[in-house]
Amino acid sequence: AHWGYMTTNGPSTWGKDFPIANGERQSPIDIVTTAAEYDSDVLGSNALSTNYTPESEVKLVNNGHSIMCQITKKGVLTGGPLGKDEYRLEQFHLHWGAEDNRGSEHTVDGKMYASELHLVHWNASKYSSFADAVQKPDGLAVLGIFITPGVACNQFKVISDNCGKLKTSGAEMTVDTTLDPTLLLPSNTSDYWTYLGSLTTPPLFESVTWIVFKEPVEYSKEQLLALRNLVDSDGNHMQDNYRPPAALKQRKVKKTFT
Ligand SMILES: NS(O)(O)c1ccc(OCc2cn(-c3ccccc3)nn2)cc1
Ligand SMILES: [Zn+2]
Repeated sequence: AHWGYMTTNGPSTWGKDFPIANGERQSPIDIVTTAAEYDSDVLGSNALSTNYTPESEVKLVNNGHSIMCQITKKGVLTGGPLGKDEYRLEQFHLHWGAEDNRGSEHTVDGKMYASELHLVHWNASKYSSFADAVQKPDGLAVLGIFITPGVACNQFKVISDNCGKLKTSGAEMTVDTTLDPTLLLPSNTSDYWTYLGSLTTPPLFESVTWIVFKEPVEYSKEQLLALRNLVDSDGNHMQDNYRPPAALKQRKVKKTFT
C-alpha cells in the first residue's frame, strides 16, 4: 500500500519498504538547544545567502501528502554550511497538524510548532538536476521554517486562498500572480541550526543539509485551516502529515548564534 501518515501506512511502517528509515542520518530530529554547538566558521566564512527570482506565476500541486509549489525561476541558496556550492530552489511544501499544538517535523527542546515550511534546493554546482542530486550525500539543502498561529502571511495567501481548488490528490493549478519565495522566510535568517539529514518522507534519501531557522513565521488561523481542508491520496483530510523526530545517532547539530 502507498505510504502515508495513517496507522496502517504511517512513519512507523515506512521501514518495511524503505529500510533507510532506521539509518544514521534520518530527519527530522529534536533540536536540543543546549547541545547544539556554536560554530563561528559556519557563520564566519560566508553568511547564508538566498537570491531568489520572484515567480511570475504560481504552480500548485496536491501531491497526495502535501501541497507543493513548483519553482520555475532561478533561485540560488549558498553560503553558511553550503560553502561555495550553489543550491537551486526546486519546490516548497509544508507539513502541518490537525490542531495548532502539533504539525512541525523538527521540534525544539520537544516543542512542536503548528506547521513547518520546507524550501527544497539541489546542488547545481555539482549535479545536473534534482533527480541527479536527490540521492547524493551533498545533493540537497532544505530550509525549514517553523509556522505559528498569528497574523496572516501575505505571501502565503496565493497558496491558502487556492487550497479549496486543490482539494483532491493529484489536483494541479497555475495561479497568474507573482510570488517571491524570499518573503516566505523569517526576518532573521542569520540564526539557524544546521545538521546533515534526510528527506522526511519516503524514499528518505540521506541527501539533505538541513538549515532550520530559529525564528518562526506567523500564518493566520484561516491559513492553517485551509491546509487542514486538503484531501490526501486516501481521501482523508490531509492533516498530521509530519514524521516524528528520528534518532540523532552520531550527529552534531551546529548553530550560528550564541
Ligand atoms: N520533506 S522534505 O523537505 O525532507 C522532502 C523533500 C523532497 C522530497 O522529494 C521526494 C522525492 C522525489 N524524488 C525523485 C527521484 C527521482 C527523480 C525525481 C524525483 N525522490 N524523492 C521528499 C521530501
Ligand atoms: Zn517536507
